[in-house]
Amino acid sequence: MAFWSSTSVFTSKVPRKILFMFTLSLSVTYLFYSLMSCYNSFQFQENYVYQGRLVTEETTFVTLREKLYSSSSQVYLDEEFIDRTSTEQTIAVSSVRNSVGIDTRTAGWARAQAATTSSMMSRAAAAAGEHEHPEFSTTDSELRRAVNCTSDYGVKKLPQAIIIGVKKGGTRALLEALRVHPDVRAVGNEPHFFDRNYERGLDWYRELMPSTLEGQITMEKTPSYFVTNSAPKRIHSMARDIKLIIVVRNPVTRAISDYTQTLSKRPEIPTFEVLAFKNRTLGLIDASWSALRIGIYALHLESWMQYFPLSQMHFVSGERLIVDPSGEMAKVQDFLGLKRIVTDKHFYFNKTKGFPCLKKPEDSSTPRCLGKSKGRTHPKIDPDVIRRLHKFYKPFNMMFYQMTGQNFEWELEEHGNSPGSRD
Ligand SMILES: Nc1ncnc2c1ncn2[C@@H]1O[C@H](COP(=O)(O)OS(=O)(=O)O)[C@@H](OP(=O)(O)O)[C@H]1O
Repeated sequence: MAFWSSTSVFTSKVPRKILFMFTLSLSVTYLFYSLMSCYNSFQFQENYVYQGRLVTEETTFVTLREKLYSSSSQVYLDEEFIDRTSTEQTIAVSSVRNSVGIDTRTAGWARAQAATTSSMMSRAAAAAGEHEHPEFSTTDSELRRAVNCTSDYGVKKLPQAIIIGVKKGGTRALLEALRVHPDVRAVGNEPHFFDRNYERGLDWYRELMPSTLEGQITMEKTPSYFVTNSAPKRIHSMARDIKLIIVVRNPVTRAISDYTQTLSKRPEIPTFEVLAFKNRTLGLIDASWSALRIGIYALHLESWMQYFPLSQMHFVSGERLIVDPSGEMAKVQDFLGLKRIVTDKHFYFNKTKGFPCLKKPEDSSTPRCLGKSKGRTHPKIDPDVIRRLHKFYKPFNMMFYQMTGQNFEWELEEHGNSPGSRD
């Protein structure tokens, strides 16, 4: 009562004009704050609307990732496999840094990307000797901050697809081409989990994987799995629905490639011709020599078929991967359920290297060829030995074509007219 009576006293004593002015100023202030908060929510929405669609935070990341990847570069992890001078590496590191800092609206995604590429970055930067360019310093420090505070973006998952073989088939070239795809994240080195490190357990294996965002596939490659007896069962018990990729190459050329690699490390080993035979006069081939045994693909495939249907396996022709990389990549992307993003635009043929290499983004002319351990010059092998090996493999190859339903035409190579034939 007292309150009401004092209010009425107040209104009766204050002139009506002052009361009107007071009310008006209150209304204007209210209107001003309403407009301000509307503006903020417009700004907020801008982050979440992309191409006229209102999307969730996660899908925005995916879409922007696609957008950003179409114009940015990725750094290769493994110096052993990649031909790159330290200057080239510096440029590559810088271009990744640039791409990360290009747009504040993509900063969220960039931080996530930075987290998954942080180890990559530090290794590549270390390899490059951390040559700092003053003009990149702002971007560098922004990236470092981003890397430091976002290492928990994404989750580490067990692989959903593995390149299981074959050694010297072209597995590195395939993996590096796949890594261009924005929806593929792969571990750079070969984990050798299912053959050498199985006792370390699945948690150890998962920890090796890069973090992935929703919609990205985790991958690894270890070519020795294909010839490891215990690998099919072990992989099956980890993930029965896993996708398996096998890059196969003419077993004769593959054997020579394998031998060339060993020879480069141990020049004192006997000649290929000596190692290939138990008894050369009798024409008795030594199929227990690993360089030859690996090429009996039908034999190894049999043990995989006991655990996995063919629909979960994809065979890549190592020969076609050299002469038509985008054609083989289209099939691999289809198999993995990925959009065909890696196409002929991503490759060019490097005459010096004699192989297709990955193109650099438009803002750089640095090529991305595989390293010196890929595409070595093979020693000249006695043509008679080559002929005998072709004969040895022929029935196994036929069996392999039947099992896979694909003809890899390695018999044409005997006459030197097969695609990708190099011996
Ligand atoms: N783009 C490109 N660049 C370089 N090399 C290429 C490429 N595509 C396929 N190849 C062939 O890949 C062969 C090596 O195979 P892998 O990567 O599977 O080898 S390894 O098992 O990982 O050591 C390697 O074998 P060699 O030529 O005997 O060295 C190449 O012939």
